[in-house]
Amino acid sequence: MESINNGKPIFEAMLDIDIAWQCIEYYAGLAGTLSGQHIQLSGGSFAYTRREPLGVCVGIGAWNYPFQIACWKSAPALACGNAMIYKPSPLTPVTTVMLAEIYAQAGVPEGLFNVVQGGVATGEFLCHHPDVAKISFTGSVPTGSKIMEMASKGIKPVTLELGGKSPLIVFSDCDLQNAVKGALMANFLSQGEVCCNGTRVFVQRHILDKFVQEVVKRTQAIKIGDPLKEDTRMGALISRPHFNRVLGFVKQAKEEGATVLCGGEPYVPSDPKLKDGYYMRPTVLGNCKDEMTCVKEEIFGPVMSVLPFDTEEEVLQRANNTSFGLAGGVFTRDITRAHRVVAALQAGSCYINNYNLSPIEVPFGGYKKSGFGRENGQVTIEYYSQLKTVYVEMGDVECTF
Ligand SMILES: NC(=O)c1ccc[n+]([C@@H]2O[C@H](COP(=O)([O-])OP(=O)(O)OC[C@H]3O[C@@H](n4cnc5c(N)ncnc54)[C@H](O)[C@@H]3O)[C@@H](O)[C@H]2O)c1
Ligand SMILES: CCCCC=O
Repeated sequence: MESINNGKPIFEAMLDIDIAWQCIEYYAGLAGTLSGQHIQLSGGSFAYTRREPLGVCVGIGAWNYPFQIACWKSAPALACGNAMIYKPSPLTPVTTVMLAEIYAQAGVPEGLFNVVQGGVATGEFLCHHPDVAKISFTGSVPTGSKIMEMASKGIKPVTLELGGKSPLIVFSDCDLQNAVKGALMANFLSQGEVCCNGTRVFVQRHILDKFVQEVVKRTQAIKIGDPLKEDTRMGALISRPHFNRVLGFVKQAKEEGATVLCGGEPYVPSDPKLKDGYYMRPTVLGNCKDEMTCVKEEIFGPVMSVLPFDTEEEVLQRANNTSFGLAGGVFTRDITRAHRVVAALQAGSCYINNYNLSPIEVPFGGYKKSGFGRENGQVTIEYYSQLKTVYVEMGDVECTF
């Protein structure tokens, strides 16, 4: 159903669902561990802290991981004792309703997790509603900015998981095959519609030709087509306007001087029932420059830009020269360099010698315009609860008056 909902290959949708149930199990386990602190004070008095729910939380999701995003928000929210009203993207309305049914079947009390369908007006209504205590949003930077503005009216905390244009840095001392596989994983999952994708692939000049040759060969071998077939590895983009937008980025890249090394055009499957689908050949762009639109803007499609570099200092400056800061990665065999580079990257989620893994135990979220707050991991408890401190007097009141 998630594959039909979104257009991604069923192989990937199954992995999304695995991550989703792992998320629910993880936070169900953490629910029993929520605890406060005991602070001993002078004269026998003491204080303690309690972690309490916020109330009704609103979740607003994007269309690229509909079921998974709903779980990443609802599982920690419910584990902390909140209720959640969830609004999926109108482009992918189906599977979050199934999540509500699953919660109900598992014994979640009626009304604790609610799905409300709609678009901008519904989202704005929820954000402005006085009974809403918190908003957790996943989507684009412009919408994230509006969410923050609306939340500010009611002094409501927000979690913002926004877009990105992340760098993947490949040094010439890397394991080349792993770096090539990493670059594919960083660009072509879910038709490239992944927020943390490493779409700016910086390759040290010495290995550029070999790297590009391997990446292009493997990209051309990606099986595109019917999302419901087990061996499909790239399905359909989300909508006609988005499909046209992604192709428009490729056209503009060519006009600005980039070279299409492979892909860059629609793919028409041989099956007549799929012929009007939004299928696109995965694309690798060469001859890219930092100032090109394809290198600066989030494309949110299967388009990788390859950029040569010479030195570590230079690549770090270029990698960080963006208003986004969601993710970043480095491939190198030099352990000292690996840690030095990720420490210098201005990004919330960094990878050394891999890319685009998101285990539920590990916090995920951005720096800069990619947002703030975190999803996954223990830290997310802090974003769905509030801390009460209680002072306990064990002696007499010392009165100044
Ligand atoms: N950082 C992350 O975890 C993450 C994950 C997935 C997607 N994304 C980002 O999401 C974007 C793509 O998703 P999209 O096109 O659905 O984003 P979007 O911002 O257009 O919409 C996201 C959600 O917000 C709702 N919405 C739109 N305007 C609203 C408003 N004024 N008030 C309240 N709600 C409103 C939409 O209906 C939808 O449910 C990309 O930029 C991508 O990088 C980020
Ligand atoms: C829920 C998965 C988020 C990854 C970015 O798109």
